[in-house]
Amino acid sequence: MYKIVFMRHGESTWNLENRFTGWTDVDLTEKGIGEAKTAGRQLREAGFAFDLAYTSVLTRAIRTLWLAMDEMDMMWLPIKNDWRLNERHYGALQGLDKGETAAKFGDEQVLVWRRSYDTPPPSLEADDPRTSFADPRYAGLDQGSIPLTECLKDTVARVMPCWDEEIAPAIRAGKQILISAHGNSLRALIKMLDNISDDDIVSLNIPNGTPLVYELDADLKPIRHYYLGDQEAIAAKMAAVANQGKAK
Ligand SMILES: O=C(O)[C@@H](CO)OP(=O)(O)O
Repeated sequence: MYKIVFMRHGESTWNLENRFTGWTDVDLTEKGIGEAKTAGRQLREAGFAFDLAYTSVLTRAIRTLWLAMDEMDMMWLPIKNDWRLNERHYGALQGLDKGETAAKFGDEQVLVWRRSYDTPPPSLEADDPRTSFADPRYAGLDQGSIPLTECLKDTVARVMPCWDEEIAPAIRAGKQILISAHGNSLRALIKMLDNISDDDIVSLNIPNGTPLVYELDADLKPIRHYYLGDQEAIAAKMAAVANQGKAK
């Protein structure tokens, strides 16, 4: 049996302000820093050891990983940063307040933009200052790979090659892996791993800064999964994430 641990970053400044974030590179809040440290402590106390970590190229996931590694006394852990683990790109919604957007367009429409499998949010224009074309961290990519918006299906299409080419072979080679990523890049991975239907994926919400352990069989099919920590508090965190897209 193999094990892998997924972790969504701790609370970010735009989680706190309830703004659509996507590829915007915001940092953690004090609470987010605390969540990342707690996650590391929980992993250490549960006896987890790792050989390798993967994260995105976005600060909130990278810092969450660093803080958790520090708590585990594993700052030496090799890290692979991969843009394909980035958050789902939120298009023209990036920067907007989620509650205000729901008040303007309706809770239903915002739920479709946030959680549907194949309806992307409105796209950024190519000349919008919010595009990532000039960002040096994407300098090695051709312009066609840098999104202007993404639905979850688009995110699956870039996350799965990272899983198939990088992460799955490392698991099969016996590496113990920790992945620090984002709410929707993790939803993309989990949808494929657990074979969740397009309809059921709408109700999957990932809490911040909470280790999610997956046990996998020899074919890397999930046997079971569980979050570390207080299960009631985790359920409350998941409900709070779901409610972020509702008009107040
Ligand atoms: O804003 C975002 O990029 C994501 C994650 O914080 O939000 P949501 O949960 O609304 O998809």
